[in-house]
Amino acid sequence: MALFEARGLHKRFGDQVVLEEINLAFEAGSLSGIMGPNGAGKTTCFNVLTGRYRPDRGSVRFDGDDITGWAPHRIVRRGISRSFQIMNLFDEYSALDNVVVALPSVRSRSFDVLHAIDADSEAQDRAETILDRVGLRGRERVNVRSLSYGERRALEIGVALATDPRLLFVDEPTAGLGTGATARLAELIQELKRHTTIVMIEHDMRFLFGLADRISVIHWGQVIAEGTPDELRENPWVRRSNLGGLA
Ligand SMILES: Nc1ncnc2c1ncn2[C@@H]1O[C@H](COP(=O)(O)OP(=O)(O)OP(=O)(O)O)[C@@H](O)[C@H]1O
Repeated sequence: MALFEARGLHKRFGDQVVLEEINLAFEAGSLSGIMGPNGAGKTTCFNVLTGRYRPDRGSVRFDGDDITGWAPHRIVRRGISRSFQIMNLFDEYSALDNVVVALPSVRSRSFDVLHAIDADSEAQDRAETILDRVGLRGRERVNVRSLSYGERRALEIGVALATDPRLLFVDEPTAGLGTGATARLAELIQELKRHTTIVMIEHDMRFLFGLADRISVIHWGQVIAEGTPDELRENPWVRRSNLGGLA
């Protein structure tokens, strides 16, 4: 049985049907890709899968639990984390502080978190381990605004890892990155994949096809194709899309 399963998801905004009968399954230990044209409904799908929007119909199951309609923080506590397409970092704080404040042990405190950070060596050690994992060793004390764009992307993933998720959703990690930073990010995700189940929306086909075990194509709010990268290379829709240059 899949670690995560969505069945018959529908979502509409006013008159606009954005998701229509979405079925998806993600296996433990795999990296699943989601691709599709702009406006196809991919981010909305992530929003429904991670609790930001409640589906109008359908169900979402994770590791044996029906999590449909659960609030985002409850879903995070259950073991699902998400890194956003739009960066979500505190620019005026260091890379380390951004991870420390995302740690569950720190977030659960009711007193002034930032004053407590310096004194909490356990939280700092944990955050340093995470920063090491996302390739930011040596950059712990650097303010976020002084990090390169690629480093900020890596830090975003580090923040998402602070809750020690079993399943990590990543929305367009290569957006805005140049060739070198994209290659470094591919190495990072390849490494993360060894310990964490990952679902990734991505427009960069070369990047996605190089990393994913399975890919789902979403178009007009529906899953129109699904398979391994090799299977999808043969798919007529994929061949007609900008993936043509990949083959
Ligand atoms: N909160 C919202 N209220 C109203 N309409 C929305 C909302 N969120 C998304 N939409 C609409 O749903 C459609 C799908 O958007 P979505 O962002 O899910 O697409 P996408 O496939 O992620 O696109 P992109 O690749 O450009 O990020 C769009 O027409 C968008 O305008």
